[in-house]
Amino acid sequence: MIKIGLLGCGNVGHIIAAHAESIQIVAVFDIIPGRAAELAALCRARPYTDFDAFMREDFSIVVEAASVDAVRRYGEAVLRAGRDIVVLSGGALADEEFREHLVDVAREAGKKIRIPSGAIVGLDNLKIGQVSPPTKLLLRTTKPPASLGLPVTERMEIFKGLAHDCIKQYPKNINVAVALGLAAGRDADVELWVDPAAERNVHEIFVEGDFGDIYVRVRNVPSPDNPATSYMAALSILTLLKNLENPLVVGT
Ligand SMILES: NC(=O)C1=CN([C@@H]2O[C@H](COP(=O)(O)OP(=O)(O)OC[C@H]3O[C@@H](n4cnc5c(N)ncnc54)[C@H](O)[C@@H]3O)[C@@H](O)[C@H]2O)C=CC1
Ligand SMILES: O=C([O-])CC(=O)C(=O)O
Repeated sequence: MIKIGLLGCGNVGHIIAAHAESIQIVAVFDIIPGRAAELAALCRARPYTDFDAFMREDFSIVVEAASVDAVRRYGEAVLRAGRDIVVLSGGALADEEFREHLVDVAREAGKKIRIPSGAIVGLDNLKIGQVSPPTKLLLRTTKPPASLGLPVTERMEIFKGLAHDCIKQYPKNINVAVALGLAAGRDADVELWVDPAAERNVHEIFVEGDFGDIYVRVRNVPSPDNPATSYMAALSILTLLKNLENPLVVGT
């Protein structure tokens, strides 16, 4: 059974712990002591608020479900300690200099940085963009006001531009846009909308290229404990972990 260290004891951390049938959560880490202690008790892991002590535990993978800031702070140390890292807050990798450095460290250490599909689908075959770059790559995200923490009364566009700028303003809401760009090999265009009539976190993906065109719409149920985060994101991590040692690999 794969042993993991869980970095982040919030909403996603709880969903992972509740469905940890095919993994063993050895240790959990959070900057908020009460959160680490509470989640550790639920999944019979050891709680840490000291990162170095957390890293002395016996696990092969760190699963980050914390924040863009946490990836920047701890990503390199995880890889240098000889562990793979699953990064849900993939927005951290929008910064090219940081991303290239982290990839270099992973290469030197012989370890992997894994970005799950998170709250969207289609990252697998969007990688064709690395062979044949898309002429259009647009993510239109629409979230209810509660997901964005904005008390608006009418549908409005709150951002239009490139993913690497959007993630700076909305680090808890648009990690998916950065993941899209990493898959397709170019920064995605983003429209971020807030809509009081929306009950779900909706991601629409538009792609055009010499292959033809794609339109995907994902209508995500918000997580119970954090409406900004779609429930699918936690399921995506669980699925990635479940398949890590499966000899049958499906998808590009
Ligand atoms: N790639 C994707 O598709 C998606 C990514 N996300 C991202 O996943 C992350 C987790 O989401 P949730 O569990 O819903 O968030 P949450 O806010 O419920 O939980 C995050 C936990 O991490 C802890 N934390 C944050 N920064 C930390 C640090 N520097 N060191 C230690 N602990 C730290 C917090 O105290 C909190 O307990 C967020 O960054 C979110 O934006 C969420 C949804 C989709
Ligand atoms: O969960 C979602 O719908 C997307 C999200 O928050 C993110 O990408 O950061």
